[in-house]
Amino acid sequence: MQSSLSNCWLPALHQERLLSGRRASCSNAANPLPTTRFASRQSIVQGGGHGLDSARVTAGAARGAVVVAAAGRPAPGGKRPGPPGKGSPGGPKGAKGKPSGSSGSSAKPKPKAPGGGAAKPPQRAQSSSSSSSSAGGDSRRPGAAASGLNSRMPRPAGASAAPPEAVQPPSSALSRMPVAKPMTRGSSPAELSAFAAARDAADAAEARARKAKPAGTAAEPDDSTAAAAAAAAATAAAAAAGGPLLGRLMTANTLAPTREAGGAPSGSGSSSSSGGGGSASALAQQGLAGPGVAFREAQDDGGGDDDEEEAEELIGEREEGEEEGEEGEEEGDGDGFLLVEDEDAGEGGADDGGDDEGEGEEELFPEIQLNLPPPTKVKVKAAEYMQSCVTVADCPPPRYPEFAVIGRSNVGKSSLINMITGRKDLALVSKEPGKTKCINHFIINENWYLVDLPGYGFAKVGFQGRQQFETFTKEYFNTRPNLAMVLLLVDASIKPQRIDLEYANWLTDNEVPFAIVFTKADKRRKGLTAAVRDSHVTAFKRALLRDLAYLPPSLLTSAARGLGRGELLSFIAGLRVAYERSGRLEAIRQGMI
Ligand SMILES: Nc1nc2c(ncn2[C@@H]2O[C@H](COP(=O)(O)OP(=O)(O)OP(=O)(O)O)[C@@H](O)[C@H]2O)c(=O)[nH]1
Ligand SMILES: [Mg+2]
Repeated sequence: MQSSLSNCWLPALHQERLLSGRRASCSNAANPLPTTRFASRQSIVQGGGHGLDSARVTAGAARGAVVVAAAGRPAPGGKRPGPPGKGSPGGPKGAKGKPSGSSGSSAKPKPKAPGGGAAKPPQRAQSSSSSSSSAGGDSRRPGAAASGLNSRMPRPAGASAAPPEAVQPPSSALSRMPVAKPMTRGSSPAELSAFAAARDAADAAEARARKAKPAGTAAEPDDSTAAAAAAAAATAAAAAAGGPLLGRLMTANTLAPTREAGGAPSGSGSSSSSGGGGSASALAQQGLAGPGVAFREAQDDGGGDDDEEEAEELIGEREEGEEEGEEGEEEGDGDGFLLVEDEDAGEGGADDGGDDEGEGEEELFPEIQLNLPPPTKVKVKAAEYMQSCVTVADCPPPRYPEFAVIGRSNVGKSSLINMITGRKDLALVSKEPGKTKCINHFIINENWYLVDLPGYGFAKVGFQGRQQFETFTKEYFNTRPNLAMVLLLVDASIKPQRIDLEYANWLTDNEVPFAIVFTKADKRRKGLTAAVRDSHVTAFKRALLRDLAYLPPSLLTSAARGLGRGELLSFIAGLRVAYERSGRLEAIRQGMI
């Protein structure tokens, strides 16, 4: 069996899995890792610091090494450290401040917490604004679907396993790369409309079936009647709209409506990824994907109400409704791309203004530290929407490192993209959960991609809708060759949600590199102080450590206030350099991946 670890461009990120030995309870792994391989793991360096900024602290350490934060060091032998002690809520840093491009530098404590909302009102059909299309390269890797590491991000022969060498702004190498043209390829409007219509029809059928059930019998969408109705509606709608791929994809999905609890990325997620996603992948490989026309999701501002529903909570009850549409601030200056040394690195941007309440002792967790180049100040000079699609085959050519944002519906993914780019309306934001329904590509500074994805866990999208989202997002995670890092967003204003933990586990099991971005740090309401928010963050980390030996990098943000923007940009910049040096892009260009 091939070593999965060696295939990961950033193997360090998944050391936590080797070390933890993953618990059986998180057995949604598409393909469990061969434990033997990990015996030979190398460079785990015990170091200080934590959080994204700590990369700087460890910059001089062995290249490619994983540096584990001081506390909770793992027992020799790769055992998961003992349960993290009871922590005190980390000191908050409220957030305020403008999204400045300053990169985080100084070791910033870990995230603290705010939270955001979760599931909500009914989903909306998406509309499209389109643009023209062109043919993009097929980004999918043969046979990659859902096969975990083995299928994911293979390292090109000759490419060094160890991450980059030191530190140097990436610009030169990256700037030599061909500049992406405004997009071209994507699912056609007809396909996307069909997709939306079919999903809505299926949801409606499902809702009817649910209502028909006697109260008290927790109506499950996987009810055979509902499933059959949903399948029929989906297939018919897709066929009527002439979307062969989508029609088949949905058919495939509805053929196996074996729902598992949670509707999250757990067991069902895994299977959808290897099943439905695989099917989609196969179809696409056969050239069945529809014509490519760039297409943008409609800006229908739902304004739905905010009752939070069905947000499965791991701990405690969710308190109240949702946020009120605040958004990231603007920054957007200019031309061009830049990565310049950040003189005042360490401040994490101009965003740390906020409240200090809750600041105090901070619980330390064992966190993986990536040996990335030192923080740099990054400016987003250009940020453009490229296209939307629902299959990996229709994604833009994988020319640049790609960073994808995922999280529960309404957690603030689109807002975070706007915050990162300093553009107010680049990604579509809505109070209404379920706003984003496609894989949306944005090209930043003409040399890296940001990707907005549909959220998970939105009850009102219905089982059918959830399955479809999960199928293509997971297929995307498992097969997109240039995916450098996933940002898993977690609402810091609410208690840890099981679905988020499951998603983190799914990403880990599938060897998808990810970092955790806590959102809505600014959010306040009765009972939600900075200290409470921090306790949410701490509780989430602690919960994650039940399954993992080490935490992935994490950061606290507020799109509304610009908190964490500099750190995030700096983190991404470091990853871009590392990614470029890994040789993967070149391998992709040469068709090796
Ligand atoms: N207070 C506060 N609200 C936020 C923040 N980020 C996002 N929101 C609000 O949360 C709601 C959802 O934001 P979106 O960015 O659309 O969330 P999303 O995760 O993209 O949602 P879906 O596309 O539906 O999955 C909107 O009302 C935003 O204004 C934040 O940092 N602070
Ligand atoms: Mg969104």
